[in-house]
Amino acid sequence: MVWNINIRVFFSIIGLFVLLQLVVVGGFLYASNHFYNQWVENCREYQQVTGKINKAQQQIISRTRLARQYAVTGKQQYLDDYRALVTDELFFQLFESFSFSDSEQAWLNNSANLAKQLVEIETTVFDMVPTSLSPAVVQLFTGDYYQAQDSIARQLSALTTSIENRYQSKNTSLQMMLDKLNFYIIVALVVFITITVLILITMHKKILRPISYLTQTIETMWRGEKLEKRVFYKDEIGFLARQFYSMKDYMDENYRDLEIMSFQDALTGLYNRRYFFQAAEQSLQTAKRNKQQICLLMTDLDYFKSVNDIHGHLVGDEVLRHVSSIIAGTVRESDICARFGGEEFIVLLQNTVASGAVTIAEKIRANIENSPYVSGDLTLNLTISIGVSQIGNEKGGINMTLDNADKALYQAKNSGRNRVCLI
Ligand SMILES: Nc1nc2c(ncn2[C@@H]2O[C@H](COP(=O)(O)OP(=O)(O)OP(=O)(O)O)[C@@H](O)[C@H]2O)c(=O)[nH]1
Repeated sequence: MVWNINIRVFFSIIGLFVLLQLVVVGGFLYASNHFYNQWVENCREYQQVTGKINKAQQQIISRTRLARQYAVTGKQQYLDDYRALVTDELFFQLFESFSFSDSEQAWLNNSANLAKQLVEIETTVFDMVPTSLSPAVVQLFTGDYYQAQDSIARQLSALTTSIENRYQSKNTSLQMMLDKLNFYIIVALVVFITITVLILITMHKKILRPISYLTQTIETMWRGEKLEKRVFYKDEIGFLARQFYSMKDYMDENYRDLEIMSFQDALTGLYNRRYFFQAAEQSLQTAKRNKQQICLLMTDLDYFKSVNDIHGHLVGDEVLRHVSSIIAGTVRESDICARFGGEEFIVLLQNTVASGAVTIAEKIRANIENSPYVSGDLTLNLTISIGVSQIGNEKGGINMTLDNADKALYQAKNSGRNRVCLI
């Protein structure tokens, strides 16, 4: 499936996605931390309250023991120690610091009342000590006293168990919440990682790969090599690529125009002198390799000056175009025709021996003689002189041959014009 992305929309989605990740994971972590703190707080509270209940119970046990010892021995020290234990205050602290359920509150109230009953019995006994230190006094500690003591122990134990159960169930539900949250965090992470991987794959496919392809394209262009293929996308990268390819085409076209202009004669459309030398050198190398002959024709219109003088330069230019098309139309396409300067044209004949070159030169001469320039009422009969030379094996190469062709042309001019001479 081919689909194109809008890069701005794509990055906005990524931004929103990252925000979503932060909110979701942050929210989960916050909730998890909150539940964990609650769990710790519950444990602390549980320790505190059960600690207080245990302490109250211990105090009651210690106090009753001291009360009995005082009743039996009458020693003041036991009474002093007894009074140092303030059980009521402990119960009072429990009421204040903690919120109990109704049943727990009832157990606590009962325990407090029973503790008061114990104190009343103990006070009665103490009033009789030390005068009536007898088994009868000690007898007062039986019955209601021990029942009250047992009942306190039972009530406080029930209270402790109830609190323990309550906290246990609270923490169990907290633990379940934490487990659930951990599960959600893992699921969210898996989803986010999957989406992130998909985003990375998309980024690679839709953004990085096209950019890297464009970079390679630019490198290929810099190396001057041909572009094998062009890739188009409909998104911003595609737009960039299209602009780039348009720019490249425009530059190529301009370059081609410049190239043509650099080796073409503007008036006649033939090659110019600069290109001629370049092409002649190459032809010479090829001919040497293939053991072929090359000939040069140096041509010059006869009495062309008078054409300009009588009919003007514009007609002169038209005549030059007329002559150039006759020359180019007479020789083979593989031959190189160039305007050498002014009304001088030069032709390089590939794979041609001197006799063949003379024949072609003769053909050009005859064609020009037989094709007058006609424009409206104006008819101009034209003739041309041609010097022919063959590129030999001597060291001079093209320049020497040109020289020879020039000399041959000079001969043709001097011997009456409208003729072909060979050197
Ligand atoms: N119209 C036109 N004339 C040109 C151009 N280049 C050179 N000429 C003219 O070509 C003429 C060359 O004349 P010459 O070669 O001196 O003499 P000619 O009249 O051709 O006589 P011969 O060559 O001796 O037969 C000059 O009048 C130049 O001004 C051109 O591009 N356009």
